[in-house]
Amino acid sequence: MDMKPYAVVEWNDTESSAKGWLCIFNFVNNYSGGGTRMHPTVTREEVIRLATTMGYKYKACESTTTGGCKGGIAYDYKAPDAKDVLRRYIVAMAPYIKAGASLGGDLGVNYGDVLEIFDDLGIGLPQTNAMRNDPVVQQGIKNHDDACSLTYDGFLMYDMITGYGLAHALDEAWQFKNGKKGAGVVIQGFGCVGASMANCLDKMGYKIVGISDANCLVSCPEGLDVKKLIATRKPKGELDQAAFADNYTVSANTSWLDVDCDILVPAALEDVINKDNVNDVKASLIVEAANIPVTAEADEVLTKKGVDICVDFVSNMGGIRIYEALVFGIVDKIPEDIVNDTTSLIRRNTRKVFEEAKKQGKTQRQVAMEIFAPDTSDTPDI
Ligand SMILES: NC(=O)c1ccc[n+]([C@@H]2O[C@H](COP(=O)([O-])OP(=O)(O)OC[C@H]3O[C@@H](n4cnc5c(N)ncnc54)[C@H](O)[C@@H]3O)[C@@H](O)[C@H]2O)c1
Repeated sequence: MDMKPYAVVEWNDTESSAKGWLCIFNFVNNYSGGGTRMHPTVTREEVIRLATTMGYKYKACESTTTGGCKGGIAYDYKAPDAKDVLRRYIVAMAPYIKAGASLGGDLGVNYGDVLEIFDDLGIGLPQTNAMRNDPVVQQGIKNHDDACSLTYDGFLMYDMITGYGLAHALDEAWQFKNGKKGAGVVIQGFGCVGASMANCLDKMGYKIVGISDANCLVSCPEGLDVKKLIATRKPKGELDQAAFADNYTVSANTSWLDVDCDILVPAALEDVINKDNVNDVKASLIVEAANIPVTAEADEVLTKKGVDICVDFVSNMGGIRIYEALVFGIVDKIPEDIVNDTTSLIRRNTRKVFEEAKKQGKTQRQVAMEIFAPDTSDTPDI
């Protein structure tokens, strides 16, 4: 039987048109974790799909302490009252958060804002009674709090770890495919994930030939100056078009699949590769930085085309791994150790999935869903 989400909670804001949901896919050891997203297009269905992905993601992250959940708010994350809406959403969901649903940041929601609101409400970092009585976890929570202000390569660690993990997944898969050196990469999205991933890939010697954000697509076959684009980046992950070089081409962000590339990285929204545009995919490898960026219909077409996929929950789990590793005492708060812990786990899992897929004649997604099938839910901590 297909596993169903354990609980779905709906909320209507009394002071704006915002609507929101919390889906707890599963509790493991009475605990569940996942980000909170804010975007006008968020739906109940999307939050359930994202929470389900989180259930798989915690398994891929080798967690024995946490299941998957997701928060979603249908509202414009750029609206002046976006943070007030977030606060009211968190107040509404506080009973579930206090009972072990640990929410973080996601598209349109900054993790720092979530933690600030938790602190204001006296929640602190959400935890179960067992966690409160465990000295290792209490030390881990202190380490986590300290790690929130740690930086690595000029990024806050919580902002870079997912992107760096993804860059390592990409590199492991590309090596498995015997791909050429200096392969061309197009990235959709230049927020926490897209920008840090671009930085890591640039350092590894990949050529970033196209980047899109909410406003435009910028491309250059010779490669974009990633460092400059990061240094000039505006809030909310927006490119500064004034910083573009003369040989860059600027076009509509919807034309991101037109750019010739070896590897494609959707790092913004869900369902962006779908039946309407899947035949425009030129790359031989897709790395799912965003959650659920490829629809089921597009997946079938990509399988027929022989396009390989680094599956979202295997590759983009850096953000939850760092939380798990710190809070549950798997690593100390040393930036090098944290990055090595996450990137080496993601490399191991990526290789395992690619090898098994080849051996069994299945897609990477089929194999990953078998290897990392989530546990049946237990209960909240009451
Ligand atoms: N932040 C994390 O640790 C993390 C972890 C796992 C998965 N993800 C997923 O990665 C994706 C990006 O997350 P983030 O934290 O970087 O978000 P973010 O809010 O920091 O950045 C989002 C980026 O997407 C761009 N964007 C928005 N609409 C777009 C469009 N139509 N076309 C092209 N670009 C567009 C924005 O301009 C911005 O550059 C989300 O799907 C999120 O669920 C994030």
